[in-house]
Amino acid sequence: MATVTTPDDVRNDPDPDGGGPLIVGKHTLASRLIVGTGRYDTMDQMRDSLAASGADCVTVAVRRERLYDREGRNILDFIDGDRYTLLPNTAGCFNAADAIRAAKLGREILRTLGNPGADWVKLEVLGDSKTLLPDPIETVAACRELVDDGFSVLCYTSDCPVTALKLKQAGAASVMPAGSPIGSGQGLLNINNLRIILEYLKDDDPDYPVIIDAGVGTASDVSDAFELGADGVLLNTAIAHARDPILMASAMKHAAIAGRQAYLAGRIPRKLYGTASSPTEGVISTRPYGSQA
Ligand SMILES: CC(=O)[C@@H](O)[C@H](O)COP(=O)(O)O
Repeated sequence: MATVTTPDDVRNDPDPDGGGPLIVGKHTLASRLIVGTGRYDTMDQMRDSLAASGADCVTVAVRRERLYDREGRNILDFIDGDRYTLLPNTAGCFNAADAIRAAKLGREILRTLGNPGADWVKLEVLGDSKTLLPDPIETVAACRELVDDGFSVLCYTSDCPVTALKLKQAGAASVMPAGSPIGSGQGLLNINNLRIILEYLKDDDPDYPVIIDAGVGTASDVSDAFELGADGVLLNTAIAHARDPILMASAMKHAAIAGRQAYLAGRIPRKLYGTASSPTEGVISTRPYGSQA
């Protein structure tokens, strides 16, 4: 599949992908979807779902992930290192010190695997175990320290524009506002805040990558995120807990392509009144009930 940036790309490729690569720091990802590896019933199901999603970057929780299943199989045996770039994440950390430790551990694991992505991390510092909303103060502190240590930090945050801006200023390679709480499947709860984040972070820096992370419930949430102007979407639960994860993974892939292409194509403005979509010139019409003389 070719990448799409112009109408000619679409004309020349009947099965195009979604709007050019996603570039985050030194990393270039062909797919704009990043998918998680947790919460699957089996590792085989996870492997097949990752493949169906079309993602070429997958994130693994350094701290929480059971590295071995009941049969003693390692999760990394189910993630093809030639096909996927691994993005370690600090899920399950509730303060900056734990998150920094997890990030460094992730870096060591990647180095051991000879992975070129050894310097990057998805930073997640939670502030509340019920909502799983991030702690903005600890997140900014951890982001600063990891950036100083040479990490390329993809930073999970809430949909607060002020925090998003502070994280960009702290050196985050990408800011990743939540659509809604992790695992909630509520989709994009505060479209206005997400719009403001996109404006604040991208207006004088259009290539700065903003990735919507968490809360996706179904495919239309992914399209919505891209149609708003997000550069990427990270999701996990909506695929892993779907009745048919592999089919949902495929739906997510197509939703990402559709949303990104619609964003690039430019939607029509919403209007209060109707406009005939068939030509009216030369048509003999009777005035419908209620119309003005
Ligand atoms: C995998 C991961 O990093 C999650 O913490 C992430 O935020 C995804 O959230 P959902 O499970 O709601 O898609």
